[in-house]
Amino acid sequence: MMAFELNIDGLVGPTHNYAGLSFGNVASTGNARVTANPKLAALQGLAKMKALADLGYAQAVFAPHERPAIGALRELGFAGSDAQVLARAAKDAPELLSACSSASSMWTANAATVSPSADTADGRVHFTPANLNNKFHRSIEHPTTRRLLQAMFPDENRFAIHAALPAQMHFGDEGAANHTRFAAAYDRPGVAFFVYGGSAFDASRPAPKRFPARHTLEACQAVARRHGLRDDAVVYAQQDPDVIDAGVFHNDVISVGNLNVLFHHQQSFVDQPRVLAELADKLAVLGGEFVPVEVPSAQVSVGDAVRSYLFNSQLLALADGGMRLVVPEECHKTPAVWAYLQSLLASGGPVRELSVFDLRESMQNGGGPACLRLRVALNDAELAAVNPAILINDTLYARLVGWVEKHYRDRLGERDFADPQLLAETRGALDELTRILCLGSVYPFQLA
Ligand SMILES: NCCC[C@H](NC(=O)CCC(=O)O)C(=O)O
Repeated sequence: MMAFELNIDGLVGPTHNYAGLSFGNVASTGNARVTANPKLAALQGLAKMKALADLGYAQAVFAPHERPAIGALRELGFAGSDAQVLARAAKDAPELLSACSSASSMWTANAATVSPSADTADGRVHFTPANLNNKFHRSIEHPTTRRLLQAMFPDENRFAIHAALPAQMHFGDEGAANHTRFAAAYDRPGVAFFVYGGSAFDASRPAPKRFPARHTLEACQAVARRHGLRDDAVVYAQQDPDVIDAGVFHNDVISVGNLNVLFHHQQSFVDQPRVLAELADKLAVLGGEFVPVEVPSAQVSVGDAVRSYLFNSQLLALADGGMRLVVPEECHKTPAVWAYLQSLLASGGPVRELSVFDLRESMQNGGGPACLRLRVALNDAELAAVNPAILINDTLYARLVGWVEKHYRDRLGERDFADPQLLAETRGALDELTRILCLGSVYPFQLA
């Protein structure tokens, strides 16, 4: 049997914009009201998908959500025709219209937490869509995310798609951005590594002072229970609260893992040596040798890590057993980080190849290469059961580029959200996309 890591990248939606919605994410708040280019954003994301597919990686695409979210605006009391809902929200609460227009579903590392079949009690691949409870604009994603996952992984004998956890701060869940899995091979039993920002019930734990801890220990434990993970193959770690206060709003801004390797900063976790030792011990029981690659603060400061998004990289397996690191162009522009990367490649360690992508449109909202993808480890029978229309190949790439060129604007700002024409354009585009990707009816406007 063969095993794969399928990367599912979020296709940037037609309303991509900079609204400064994410307190604690310094790129988001720092770029509030900058004019966005949705067309360029979508093409930058597609170029990464195509390049990684061309390198031989299993690559798929996650459809964007319907925005502006008219249903969410109606729940908040705006009434009338769709055009009236938009006009009333624009006049009375433009911040709510912005929140309901965000294309934030592009960051699919926050779409769900995924446990491969080798780790779960019932032998199915389990998905829990993240409730993204900490930010209103993201908290409205999970119902559509769930329908999309069901359309992409339709075989219930192989795939279990749960509902999101209770939408409540005690169970704040940001999905796979705070989760990594270590294993000797993708289809071998592995160690699930859950990273949380704080505990909802245990006040004795440290907490950030400035920015919110979005993800709770209790959410991690609930996901582990639902997915049927074994206690002796799970490790929980708390993010260092000081780095949350420095702008590390998700763990994937300070560490990334793949197979048996954890690439991470010296200041990632509370009680870091204990966390690393527990990972090594639990992986050893499963026949794996844990390889931590720690970046010292003296070489790369937390500030440079946040600026460059060095750790929001993708760590991908190479055929020879080494790893490729996929980093954003901002790493090239940050001298200490670029110098570090040269020394990393020369070190004889697991990272042997480097790929650099221009993802500036997403980066300006705090979303790098790793934020843009959801990883699903699959054996060959499971890969064969995935909806084949979502898999990136030359034909689908060309079709999606043509679709973006046809439907997307190249300038978008806050004043555009009230335009009923934008709503009509995005619905028309998404209706066509569901046919290209064979998704059936997944959007509220299709289900009404
Ligand atoms: N994993 C990366 C997520 C980035 C995302 N940014 C945003 O939603 C910014 C949207 C805006 O400000 O327009 C977030 O913070 O959850």
